[in-house]
Amino acid sequence: MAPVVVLVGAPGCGKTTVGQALAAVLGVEFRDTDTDIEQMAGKPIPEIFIDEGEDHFRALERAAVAAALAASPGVLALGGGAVLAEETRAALIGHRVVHLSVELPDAVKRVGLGAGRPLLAINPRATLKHLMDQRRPLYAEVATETVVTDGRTPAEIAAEIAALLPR
Ligand SMILES: Nc1ncnc2c1ncn2[C@@H]1O[C@H](COP(=O)(O)OP(=O)(O)O)[C@@H](O)[C@H]1O
Ligand SMILES: O=C(O)C1=C[C@@H](OP(=O)(O)O)[C@@H](O)[C@H](O)C1
Ligand SMILES: [Mg+2]
Repeated sequence: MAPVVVLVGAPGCGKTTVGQALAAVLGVEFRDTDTDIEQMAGKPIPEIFIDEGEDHFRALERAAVAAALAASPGVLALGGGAVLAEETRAALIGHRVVHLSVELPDAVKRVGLGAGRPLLAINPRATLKHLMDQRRPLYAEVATETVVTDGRTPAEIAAEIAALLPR
């Protein structure tokens, strides 16, 4: 069985928060590849970046996504940069992939000072804008549906995704 829904999108779009809410509504397991990576590495993501660097983090992330897709949780949230890997974009083909879209103002409000997100540790607004510009085509490439999150609550967004699913 494939995951019911895989969530992708920029940091702060709400993959982790909406994913948990959606899994609760559907009564299925929730999994987040960032949590899996932290378990694999035995340390938090910022420490992986500091100790081993981004390339190592991305290698762990590719492995975490492949393992999570194979394990078929009900709802799977990816990290915002997971779609950078061609291998991961290919692995997502055939899955229901929902892009949680967010524009810069809401994303900036939600990530705050970037705590826990090492890529956003310096100048979060400018970095987020750059990341979002670079990744927008990749989210569009992998997504089977897009759900707008700006100005909406996680519960509203989870309900909209649940309504997309076959019953
Ligand atoms: N729709 C939303 N409206 C307001 N705040 C949100 C919304 N979705 C997420 N948040 C908040 O934004 C922050 C980032 O959410 P998170 O789920 O970690 O995003 P992601 O996993 O996509 O980076 C969290 O503090 C979360 O509570
Ligand atoms: O955008 C990125 O490259 C990253 C996003 C983070 O996940 P969220 O998108 O859940 O914040 C996390 O995987 C890591 O800090 C790198
Ligand atoms: Mg997350």
